Amino acid sequence: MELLHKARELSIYTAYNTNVDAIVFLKGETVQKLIDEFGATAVRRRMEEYPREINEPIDFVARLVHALKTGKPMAVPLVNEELHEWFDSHFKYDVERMGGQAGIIANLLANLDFRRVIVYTPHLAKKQARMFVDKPNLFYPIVEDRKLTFKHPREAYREGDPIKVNRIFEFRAGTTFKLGSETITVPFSGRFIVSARFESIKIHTKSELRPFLPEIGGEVDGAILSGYQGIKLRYSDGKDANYYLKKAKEDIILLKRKKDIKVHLEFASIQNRELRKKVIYNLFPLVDSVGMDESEIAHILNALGYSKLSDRIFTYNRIEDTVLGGKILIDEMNLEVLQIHTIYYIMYVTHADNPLSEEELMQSLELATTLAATRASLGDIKSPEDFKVGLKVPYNERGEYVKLRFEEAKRKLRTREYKVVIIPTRLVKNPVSTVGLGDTISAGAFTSYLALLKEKGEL
Ligand SMILES: Nc1ncnc2c1ncn2[C@@H]1O[C@H](COP(=O)(O)OP(=O)(O)O)[C@@H](O)[C@H]1O
Ligand SMILES: O=P(O)(O)OC[C@H]1O[C@](O)(CO)[C@@H](O)[C@@H]1O
Ligand SMILES: [Mg+2]
Repeated sequence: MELLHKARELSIYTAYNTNVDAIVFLKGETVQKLIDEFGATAVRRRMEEYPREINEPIDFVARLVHALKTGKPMAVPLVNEELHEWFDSHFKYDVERMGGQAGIIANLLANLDFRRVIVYTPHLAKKQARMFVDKPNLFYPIVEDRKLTFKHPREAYREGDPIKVNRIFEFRAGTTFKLGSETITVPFSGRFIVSARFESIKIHTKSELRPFLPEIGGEVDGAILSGYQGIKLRYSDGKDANYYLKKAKEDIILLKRKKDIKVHLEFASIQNRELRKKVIYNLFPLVDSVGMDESEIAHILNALGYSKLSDRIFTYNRIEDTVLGGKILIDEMNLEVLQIHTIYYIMYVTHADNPLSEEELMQSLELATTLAATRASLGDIKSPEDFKVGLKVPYNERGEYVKLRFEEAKRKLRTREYKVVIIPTRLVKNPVSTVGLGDTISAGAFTSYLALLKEKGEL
């Protein structure tokens, strides 16, 4: 709680992605109906093909069943706009809420009473704008008379801006259904994201605002950037991923120009390997901190050529493999800090000369998992007081085992050149929802990391 107070003194900038999350709480029967509609054999065949995009309904069914079978958090892009009708005729959405790392993190930090939260998203339709919480510490940057000013995002919407709706399928451990003769029981609770990828949504800073990025950087202590997974390899106007990534790199440099602020990149699933590689190689070397989940580190290692290690992490989620993967990533990309969240544990890997002690790094992770447990319990974090709810959530039942395996891994792998710390997660048995819990963890970890640096005079 004390660390949270310190973190709340910070000002944070966050960009780029926001969307509407239309959430479906999946029941076994719903999945069964989908499988029966297409036939188990066809679904199984498509699962083997492992479509990387959703072009037709069976692509969705195949990837959904695969996600349910493994219990892993996954996201697959929807590229065929004609499928909206199919989805809407098959599902009733239980809730609509703010989605996208930038949107979720902005609302979270604003509700926690951070000093100042500046959020930027290039598309801000009225409906999207209304999903921002009504807090006086939340700002959206705009340019008026060639000067930078700020408005509350609710007041800054633009008529005619596109709106992006992602469909979120929340699944729960224990849900069962049959795929032909095979009975599948979902091993872990989580979410499957069908993320809308249409041309009208571009991940960039609009040209009128870009010259003011140094000024924005000068007003904050750190930035949390995400949404790069939404960049497309090619656009119909001839632009491509290289164009947008070049702009993205410039944005980071501009943000750091006036004041050398720390930048965190929240990674999200990128199905296309070529794009994944581009995002990693272009952006990781420019940021200080990166956060991701276990599927994502596996995917990243695969793109960097470590396919065996990647397969092992994906299949077994063993701590020693994640430590090894973390070491590789922090070295190859020269990150200051890497944070990996998984269902049972959260980990930091830094270089040995990191100004924070291992105890301090653990405190930062503690705060992160407590925030996630709060959100999982309540559905939303509305005020700093809510944090107490998370403090009451016990560590998961594998907590002791996690610590044991971690000590073993440390002995086995050379970790002297690094600081590696791990904590078990506080896991809520029946979470209200799980989407956005990773964003919550990363926002909590990064801001408390900054607060601890500041206390030491290192920021
Ligand atoms: N029931 C739960 N209670 C507390 N924390 C949870 C629960 N379920 C998941 N988490 C945490 O949330 C993380 C999910 O992160 P991630 O996959 O990045 O989700 P998202 O991208 O939707 O935010 C998990 O790694 C785990 O640490
Ligand atoms: O990749 P996209 O389409 O920007 O979507 C990001 C998705 O990740 C989340 O931000 C959760 O991390 C969801 O709210 C959102 O649907
Ligand atoms: Mg995530």
